[in-house]
Amino acid sequence: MSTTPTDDQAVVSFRQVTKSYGTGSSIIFALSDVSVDIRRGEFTAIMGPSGSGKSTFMNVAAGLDDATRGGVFLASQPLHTMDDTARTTLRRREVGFVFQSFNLVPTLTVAENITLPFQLAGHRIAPQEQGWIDHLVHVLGITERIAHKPAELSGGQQQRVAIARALAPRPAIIFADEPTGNLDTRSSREVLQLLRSAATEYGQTIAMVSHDPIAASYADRVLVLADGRVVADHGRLTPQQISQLLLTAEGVPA
Ligand SMILES: Nc1ncnc2c1ncn2[C@@H]1O[C@H](COP(=O)(O)OP(=O)(O)OP(=O)(O)O)[C@@H](O)[C@H]1O
Repeated sequence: MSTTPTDDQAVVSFRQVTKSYGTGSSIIFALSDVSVDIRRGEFTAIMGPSGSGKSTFMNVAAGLDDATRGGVFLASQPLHTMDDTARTTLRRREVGFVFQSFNLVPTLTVAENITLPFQLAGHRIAPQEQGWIDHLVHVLGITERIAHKPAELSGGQQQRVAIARALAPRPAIIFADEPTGNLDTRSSREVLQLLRSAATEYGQTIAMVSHDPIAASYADRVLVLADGRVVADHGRLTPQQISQLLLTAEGVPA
């Protein structure tokens, strides 16, 4: 088994990664011998039928969960050899998250939510970092809402705050888990366009789990999982092409 990442451009590298639950006849392989890289600066969509291993892939890549076997590298660091404390430190420094349910802290203002990753890392915000945060707030169109609490914002606005919070520390990668799952069509399009621009304009690496072919059509690359394996790996595709690809993946025998 290879134990080193082979590609300098990889922010996440999986080397023959298996994740199983249970033992004996009841063993379930959530990931089976997966070797794949998430490349720097790319917006990658991770798709696949329910139960295909998408959440497991994301959790293992972010160091939230252990692989059973294989090598997992995040920002060139071997997650599979680290203890929980080292992984948490690495995750705080290198990973941003955007969730379907926004996950903002209800008691904090928008401004406080955006700077939360810095507080959690015990990091005092430098003037240059504050400039970047101000820029993000402006670009994401939440300047007017900066002193409000999340409950006073629409879903689309809340997700824009979550994106600002994820981008603010300039992490190596942002994992977005169904980021448009709770949004209407218009807000979804805005959020996807913001993620697209973050990759294009800031070189932000993004890995997005989604069931939605339209959402995945904003990505540079579409990975399809089925039964814990990568069964398709394509460059940019249209929603129609992605729908076709998913139909094929659904047909992969378990
Ligand atoms: N904690 C666990 N214990 C046992 N089995 C698990 C556990 N977590 C996930 N699994 C199993 O691993 C497989 C992959 O699950 P995973 O949640 O990664 O799929 P998914 O593609 O994200 O699904 P969905 O689209 O429905 O969220 C499934 O068969 C699931 O039942």
